[in-house]
Amino acid sequence: MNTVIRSQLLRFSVGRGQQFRFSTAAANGNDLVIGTVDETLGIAMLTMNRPPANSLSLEMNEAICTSLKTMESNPKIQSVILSSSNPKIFSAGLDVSELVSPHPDRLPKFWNSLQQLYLDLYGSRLAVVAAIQGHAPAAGCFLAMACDYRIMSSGDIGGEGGGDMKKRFVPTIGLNETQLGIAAPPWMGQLLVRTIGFRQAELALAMGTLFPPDRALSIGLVDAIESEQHGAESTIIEGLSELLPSISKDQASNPLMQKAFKQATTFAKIPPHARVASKLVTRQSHIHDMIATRDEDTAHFCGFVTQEAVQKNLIAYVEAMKSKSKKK
Ligand SMILES: CCCCCCCCCCC/C=C/C(=O)SCCNC(=O)CCNC(=O)[C@H](O)C(C)(C)COP(=O)(O)OP(=O)(O)OC[C@H]1O[C@@H](n2cnc3c(N)ncnc32)[C@H](O)[C@@H]1OP(=O)(O)O
Repeated sequence: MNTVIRSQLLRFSVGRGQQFRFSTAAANGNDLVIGTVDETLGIAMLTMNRPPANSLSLEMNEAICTSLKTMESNPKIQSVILSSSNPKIFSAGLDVSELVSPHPDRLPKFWNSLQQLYLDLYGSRLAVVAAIQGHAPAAGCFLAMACDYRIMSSGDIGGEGGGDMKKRFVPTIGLNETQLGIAAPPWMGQLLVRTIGFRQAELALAMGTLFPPDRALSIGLVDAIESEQHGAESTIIEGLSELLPSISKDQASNPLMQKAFKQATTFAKIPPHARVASKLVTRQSHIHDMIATRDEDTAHFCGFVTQEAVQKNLIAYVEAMKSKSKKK
């Protein structure tokens, strides 16, 4: 028998056997993230589901944190796959509409929710595997970097145009803020330094580079790349289909999702106390540094975004984004 427990933020649906599913609902009733949990395997899946681009709004940040915390509170769960319901966009970074003509009370709350997302994800006791099927610019890249392992699509998914003129889809990843005329906050920039090393990060930050999958792999921004050509049905691996939320069921034969599932399984088998302790060795001091400068960071962000010149640029940027999408 299925039991559904409803609360304002979380909806749990207790399904067959050991498997639990839950969704975190937005103010408009849509599920911003969908979580599934398999206690037998010790694995969870957190699927970002905020169309059109999984951009990070205040509510989206909170929804990811709430889901992660719920999964963490289950002692049987050791690893989680972070994925997207959009096959071409992992996350487009910050929701730019949060930044245009912001309400003075909401803006610091928004930034705090992003800081919290960093603290919760980077410091999670769970091993988090990012399944990066599509683009991950700016804060989308940050989200992936805060995980423990990154697998990116090689981009040979379908294509557009058809026939010989078929255009290849090539996702990109990187902290491209400087290309937008802004700088990533120190904790985000430092995360890049810790991920790809000082010199590569220095260059990438200065240039605002968005890396295609092969380059991202060669500098260590991602740990693996994988084709998304769906395999034959016989290659479906046991357990993955049940873990995928209903909106992503077709991903069961996707090699990228399969690789993410295998990696999450591997993490789940490592003695948890040793794995968590070793994670703290490399991450704890950075988390403490961020907490120590959190208020200063918020004040700096709010002061910067509300400047007249920055607002003017932002309005122009959002308009350009909308008109690009309309022209499609
Ligand atoms: C200029 C920012 C100033 C910020 C000042 C604060 C300084 C602090 C710095 C903090 C560090 C982090 C910064 C960020 O993350 S800023 C956001 C950066 N992200 C982007 O600029 C990405 C923009 N989007 C894209 O490049 C493409 O959308 C993408 C490559 C991701 C996908 O391309 P595709 O062609 O597949 O899709 P479309 O471009 O047609 O987009 C589809 C719809 O999604 C909407 N969209 C896209 N990105 C965002 C976003 N970041 N926020 C809100 N909405 C977004 C887009 O408008 C389309 O919507 P419609 O179909 O409804 O028009």
